[in-house]
This record gives sequence, C-alpha cells and structure tokens, in this order.
Amino acid sequence: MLRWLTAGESHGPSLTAVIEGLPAGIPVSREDLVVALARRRLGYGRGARMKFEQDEVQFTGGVRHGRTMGSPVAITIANTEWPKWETVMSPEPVDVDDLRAADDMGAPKELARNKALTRPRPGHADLVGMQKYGFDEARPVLERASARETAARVALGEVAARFLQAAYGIRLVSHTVAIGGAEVADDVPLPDPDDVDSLDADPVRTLDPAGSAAMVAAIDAARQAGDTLGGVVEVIAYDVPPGLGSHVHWDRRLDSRLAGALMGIQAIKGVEVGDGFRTATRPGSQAHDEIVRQDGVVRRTSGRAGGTEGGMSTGEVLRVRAAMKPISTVPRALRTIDTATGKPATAIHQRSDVCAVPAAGVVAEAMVALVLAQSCLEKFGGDSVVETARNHLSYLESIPAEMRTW
Ligand SMILES: Cc1cc2nc3c(=O)[nH]c(=O)nc-3n(C[C@H](O)[C@H](O)[C@H](O)COP(=O)(O)O)c2cc1C
Ligand SMILES: C=C(O[C@@H]1CC(C(=O)O)=C[C@@H](OP(=O)(O)O)[C@H]1O)C(=O)O
Repeated sequence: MLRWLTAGESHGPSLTAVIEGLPAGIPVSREDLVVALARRRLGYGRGARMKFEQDEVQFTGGVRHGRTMGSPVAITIANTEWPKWETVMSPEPVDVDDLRAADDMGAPKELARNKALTRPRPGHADLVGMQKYGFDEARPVLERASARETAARVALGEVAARFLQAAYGIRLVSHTVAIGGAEVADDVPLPDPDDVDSLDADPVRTLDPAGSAAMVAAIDAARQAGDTLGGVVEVIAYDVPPGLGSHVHWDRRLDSRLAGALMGIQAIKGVEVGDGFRTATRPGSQAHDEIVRQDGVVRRTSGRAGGTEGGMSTGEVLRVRAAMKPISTVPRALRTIDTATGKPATAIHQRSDVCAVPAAGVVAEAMVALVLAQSCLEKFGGDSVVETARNHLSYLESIPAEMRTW
C-alpha cells in the first residue's frame, strides 16, 4: 500500500513529506525536486513570496546514490523566511501577551507579526478553524490551511512521477485551461509531456497564445481592481495501462480517487473527468467513445470519457480537470466580523497571490501522479522497479490480441 503524509506550517522552519510503499530502484535526485518545486513557483499573478522563496529541499531518508531503497522516502523543504518568523512560530512557549504589547506600542513590522488575527477572511479556513479548534485568533489555522503545504505534495508527486515513468512509461503533464472568464480555444492540441519547457515558458502555463494573453489581461485587471481570480487546470497522463482502479467498489474506483485527490488541494471546488459536466448536456449518441478496430488494434474514436470507464483506466489518454475558486485574501477586503469584539470589520489582508491557477496545475499533476502510483502498485505490486515493471508487462501480454489497444 502506498501512503503519504505532509507536515509543517507556512511560516514554520520547514515542510516535511514522507511517502511509504514505493519500490526500490526509482531513479530520483535532489535536482529533480528542485526543478519540480521551481515549476510550482511559476505563474503570472503570484505574490511577493514566490519571488524570494527558495524551497531549499533535501532527501532525509529512503534514497541512496540517486535511487530509492524501498524504505520510506522523507523530504524536507526549508522555508526561506523562517528567521523572520522564529518568534511568532516558535515551537517553544513564548509570552504572547508581552509580544502583542510590544506590537501595540508600535513595534517594527517584523515584530508586529505577533498581532492577534481576529478579522477572519471569507473563503479561507480562518473562522471555522477558530471555532473548531478553540483558538482566539486565526494564525494557528491559516498557517496550515495555507497552500504553502502544496510544495511538499509537489516534491512527493515528483518521486511518484519518476516511478511511473521508470516502471511503466507513464508520463504526465498539466496546463491551464481558464482563468477568470478567459479560456483556451477548444482546438488547441493537448500538451506534450516531453516538452513542459514550452508550457512553463508561458506566463500562465498554456499553449494557446491568444488565450494566454487574455488570461494575463484578466489577472492585470483583477490586480488593478484590488480583486483576485480562480480558474481551471487540466492534467493529462499518457500510456496509462488499462485496468487501474476497479468497478467493484466505490472506494476502489480510479475516478473517485482522482476526484478526491484533486478536491484535496486548497481552493479546488470542482473536478471533471474527461468532458465531465459537458457530457451531461449531450445525448448518449454523442457522449461516449465508440470502440473500433483500426490498423489491427482496438481504438476509441474520441476521448470524451477522459480515459476511464467503470472506475477503471481504459488505456486511453487520462484527462482530468480541477476548478479553483478565486484567492480568498481579497485586497479590496471583504466584510467580516472582528471575533474579539463581535463588531463588523473588513477581513485581514496580508501579502497574497492575485491568481495561483498555474501553480495549482503543477500541484494537480503531483496529486494525479500519486494516485496513479498507488493504483499501479495495487495492480502490479513488486518491491523493486524491475519486479513491478515485469508484472506490468506480463499483465499486458495476458490480454488477448483481439482486445489489445496497442
Ligand atoms: C497554489 C495555491 C496558492 C494559493 N495562494 C493563496 C494566497 O496567496 N492567498 C490566499 O488567501 N489563498 C491562497 N490559496 C488558496 C487558499 O489556500 C484557500 O483558499 C484556502 O485554503 C481555503 O480554501 P478551501 O475552502 O478550499 O480550503 C492558494 C491555493 C493554492 C492551491
Ligand atoms: C507560500 C506559498 O503560498 C502561499 C499560499 C497562501 C495561502 O493562504 O494559501 C498565502 C501566501 O502566503 P504568504 O502569506 O506567506 O505570502 C502564499 O504565498 C507557496 O505556495 O509556497
């Protein structure tokens, strides 16, 4: 069983990620993680932190001489700003009243970080987190609700992606399909996983120049208006074998696991598998992917289902989308209450992103990689890359020639 966990706060000393159940022999290096984390920091509309955040990453377990050993893989990502937050986020007891009193007496800005955050932001975890955990301010909630945590998931996802490629030849890519009201054109070809550099070179990670320009303009307009934007990202996986997941039980369905993993990303409010909600508007004759024999192999005439049927991968291109709500720290602050007094107030506004949709695509790609790695290991097992790759091949060879899609 493949399982993973992350820990760490947005302004704590570091993030920690552990993944257990990966086979031995996956080629992966610190440099791979550095590149993956740099991709997550990209994207037009991100805030100041992404300009200086270094994501100082290292393996602290499970990898030796560039290969996994089959033991839990542990990763640490240091937070660049930790020295400024050492007191506010100190794990040791501090006299909070003293610190807050210093703030009230006009302390320099770095000390004013201690101020109680009592004006919860609509759309963030602040208010309900305070109610649930019994806090009198939002700091202990927002520190973990923050999408800083997604850096840890991207690092784990990179290890999973290296595994998928080395063992089964599966490759993944993500791109942005909409920001605010601006969308990519319908006829733009799917991105090539072997050329992510072209995607990453685009300010919003899309291959449609007109769509990209419209999205950048939308972000500029939102910034000028003191507003924020959400959007839609798509993840595509190529060369996924048929039969991952299962129709026999709800929690074994691949589509259910993918949806759960994508909804588990901060601010994601909708998931589509294949054409998803658009399929619901079509008649059955135009909703499914017809099965034909072409050039001696089984083919689908379209990819509307997004590569799953009956909760299993079909062997076609896997395609899932996630819809992100606009950033909830809105500069033109929304109405809230001050939880210290109960009186009306405007929500706290601190440094924040205007739009983080391009980064959410990189996070979504990581989550899909993790789910696929888990599903592949359930299907093929194996304690080494060589063993699981052999099991994969023998399964494919067991499928009768009349049913093969390759
Ligand atoms: C990559 C990424 C970056 C984000 N950046 C911010 C940000 O700068 N400010 C903010 O208020 N929310 C940001 N968010 C969204 C919050 O984390 C999210 O709104 C919050 O966790 C509440 O969303 P939820 O209701 O889905 O949990 C970001 C989300 C992602 C995925
Ligand atoms: C730190 C990251 O994203 C953060 C996500 C986030 C939020 O509220 O989710 C708020 C901001 O944090 P800060 O207040 O420190 O600038 C973003 O920068 C990151 O992605 O690494």
